[in-house]
Amino acid sequence: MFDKKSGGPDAPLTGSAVVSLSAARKSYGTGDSRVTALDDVTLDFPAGTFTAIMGPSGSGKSTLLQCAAGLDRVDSGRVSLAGADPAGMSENALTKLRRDRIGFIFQSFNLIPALTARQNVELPLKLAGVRPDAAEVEKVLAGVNLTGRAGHLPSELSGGQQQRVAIARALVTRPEVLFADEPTGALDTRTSRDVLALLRRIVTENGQTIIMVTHDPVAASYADQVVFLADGRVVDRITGPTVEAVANRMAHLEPEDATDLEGTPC
Ligand SMILES: Nc1ncnc2c1ncn2[C@@H]1O[C@H](COP(=O)(O)OP(=O)(O)OP(=O)(O)O)[C@@H](O)[C@H]1O
Repeated sequence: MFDKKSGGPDAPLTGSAVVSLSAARKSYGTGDSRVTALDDVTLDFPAGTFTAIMGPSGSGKSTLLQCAAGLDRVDSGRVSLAGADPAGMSENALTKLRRDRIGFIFQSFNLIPALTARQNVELPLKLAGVRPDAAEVEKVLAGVNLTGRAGHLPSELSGGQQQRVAIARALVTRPEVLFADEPTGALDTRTSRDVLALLRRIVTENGQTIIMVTHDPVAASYADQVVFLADGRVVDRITGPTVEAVANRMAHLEPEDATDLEGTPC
């Protein structure tokens, strides 16, 4: 678990990092079409905290999430993911690490349409060769308030219910870290709040860690800290964010504002 250091609202979160990046760089393309998506990013994500990643379109948020989650590799620098270094791992070992210790939630839910909610939730266990424990699966479904919907297909569920199935599916392996890419992007305001409150509870009550990319200051306000990116660099951080503080920072987030916080733990 983490402490908020004394010393003001924007003091960095402390605690042992479950995910970290150190001088991480990532580019796409070559020559004139080369784009630097991550430019010397150093960040710590303490265990048991909820971080929102924000920034203008193209600032590197998804790239950061993909590299931190071991779905993509950095060109240079280091990533530490649940105590492992993805750079030194084979694809098989990395797949196992992601399957056993990491959860993913996407904007588009990514449920299997032909499987019921319960079967979707059981899937990660089956893929890991583990026989699903029915009571455990029911408990996870109850935890996201889906008891009674377990036998429904995704097409028979609302968007919010589908996202809660996706969250249950991500939680069923009890991952240390949940990566969420715009998890409320396809949901209406009220449903978004329900999903965000659920994510907040996962961190506060279970001590799991969430790293979430979002464009929405309301979503970011549910986090313990917000990290702002611009042009692939970390340019600011707010601890204990309010909607107003996040919206205000986003409104003023221009490349010339960039203050390099390289090396600052958060
Ligand atoms: N596979 C790729 N090939 C080439 N360029 C890419 C690729 N993926 C990302 N980029 C470029 O890298 C930069 C960062 O992209 P990224 O998707 O990480 O930004 P983002 O902040 O998540 O954007 P958005 O908010 O629009 O989703 C952008 O300039 C993007 O065009």
